[in-house]
Amino acid sequence: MLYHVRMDVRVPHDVDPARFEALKAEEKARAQALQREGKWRHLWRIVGQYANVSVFDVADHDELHAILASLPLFPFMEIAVTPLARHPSALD
Ligand SMILES: O=C(O)C[C@H]1C=CC(=O)O1
Repeated sequence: MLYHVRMDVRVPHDVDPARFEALKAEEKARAQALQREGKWRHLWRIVGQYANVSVFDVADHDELHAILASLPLFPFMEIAVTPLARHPSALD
């Protein structure tokens, strides 16, 4: 199943900058591993915001939830998920 996911990162004002940089590095490694596995199909920055729109290709809601909850920045993100269905006019 395909899912459109928007992630908005909310950086706490009191977070230790070194800890946050370490979490960002862990997040990048995890995001790239999921892309290599074919589960995180698209990852786009929203211009001017610390946010992204992504497309995930996973088995079901439960797998998507497990992936999102495993992200190192999960505690600092607001996440909106939209399940996608095939459009009848789509060419591919
Ligand atoms: O930067 C972000 O949008 C948050 C998160 C998603 C992938 C990643 O590497 O960081």
